[in-house]
Amino acid sequence: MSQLIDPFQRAITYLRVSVTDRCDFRCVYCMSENMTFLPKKELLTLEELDRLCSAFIGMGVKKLRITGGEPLVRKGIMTFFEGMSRHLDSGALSELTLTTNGSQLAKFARPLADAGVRRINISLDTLDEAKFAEITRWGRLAQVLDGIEAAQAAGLRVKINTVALKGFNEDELFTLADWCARKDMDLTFIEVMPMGDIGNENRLGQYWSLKDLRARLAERFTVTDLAERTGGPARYVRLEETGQKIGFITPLTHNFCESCNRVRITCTGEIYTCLGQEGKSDLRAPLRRHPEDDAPLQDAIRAAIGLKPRGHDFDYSRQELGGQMSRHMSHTGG
Ligand SMILES: Nc1nc2c(ncn2[C@@H]2O[C@H](COP(=O)(O)OP(=O)(O)OP(=O)(O)O)[C@@H](O)[C@H]2O)c(=O)[nH]1
Ligand SMILES: C[S@@+](CC[C@H](N)C(=O)[O-])C[C@H]1O[C@@H](n2cnc3c(N)ncnc32)[C@H](O)[C@@H]1O
Ligand code: SF4
Ligand code: SF4
Repeated sequence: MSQLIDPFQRAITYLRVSVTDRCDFRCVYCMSENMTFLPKKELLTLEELDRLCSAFIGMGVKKLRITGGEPLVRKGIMTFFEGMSRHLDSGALSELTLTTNGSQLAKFARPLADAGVRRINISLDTLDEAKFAEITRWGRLAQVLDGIEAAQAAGLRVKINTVALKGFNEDELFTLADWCARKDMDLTFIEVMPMGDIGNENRLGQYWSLKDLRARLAERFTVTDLAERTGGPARYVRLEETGQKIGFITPLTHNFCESCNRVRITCTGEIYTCLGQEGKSDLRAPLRRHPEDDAPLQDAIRAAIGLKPRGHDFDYSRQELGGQMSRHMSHTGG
């Protein structure tokens, strides 16, 4: 089966799958407090998710990241992970991983490791209990810290993802960096993106440019750019004094679209070929209409990739939001 190549000659080898739009947290930059979630019948079943992911793997996808909403609150999700491990065993897939808020890891870290997951990304924006409760609205810091411990005890490599938020975690920059270094965890900062209506919150107010964050780091450390790439959007620096590596995901101040290798699937089986554009195609219909034949599904996947745009149009530069997306980050999984 030939590779998936988009109109800009980028090979699509990375699939991100949102397995649920639900979550046990309500992070202020991601969701409003009273979100309406999809009825269950709209969701792809675990069998359908398996068939869809397997089709992509058959078309050259090597890296599969499960996300959400919170992927670990989807009922029966371990069955799906266990099913995907056959593609690791066969060598068709090189990485099976997930992005999680960590709340359920005390229970799931070990089974995930048993299914072949080697590394996970855990989102954490603060180490202060009260601030954690404020930013996640419904989360408890202790539960996530237990989850992180369980993940490391199960042998999983952990990367912490921290959304850089003005006036919120600016003062924790060094605390977070030290904590990750001590625990031998990677750390990546993300710029807040204009995704979805989040109620009364103001994203322009939340936006903290990673250029500023980097300058702040440079006040205390010698910061060296690294050429290294992991196939993701992050760019890395090393703090010379400690040797620690820190990642930056900067969709607003730096555009990494030219090397984009990924597409996203929602929990209802829509494919979004760019995080920062509205374009989507339906894969659920060909999936359901032809339960025994993958050819129509493969045709639909190819047609969708043929429409992948060059990049996003996010823009905060005019003191107003440009390129604002109507859908929430939890819809496509970030
Ligand atoms: N604009 C944009 N942002 C992205 C893209 N991929 C990831 N991000 C942002 O980076 C965040 C963290 O991504 P992760 O889920 O950790 O995945 P990753 O950065 O691909 O992970 P690695 O495998 O560790 O490189 C996402 O939630 C998004 O906010 C992308 O293609 N475009
Ligand atoms: C949507 S969540 C889904 C997975 C899981 N619930 C979690 O929090 O890791 C994936 C990532 O998106 C990030 N995110 C959510 N909304 C964002 C926004 N508006 N801008 C930038 N990152 C955002 C979160 O911090 C998290 O790291
Ligand atoms: S960022 Fe993740 S944990 Fe927070 S509300 Fe969104 S989906 Fe849930
Ligand atoms: S914004 Fe779109 S094109 Fe750019 S890296 Fe993200 S998904 Fe790829």
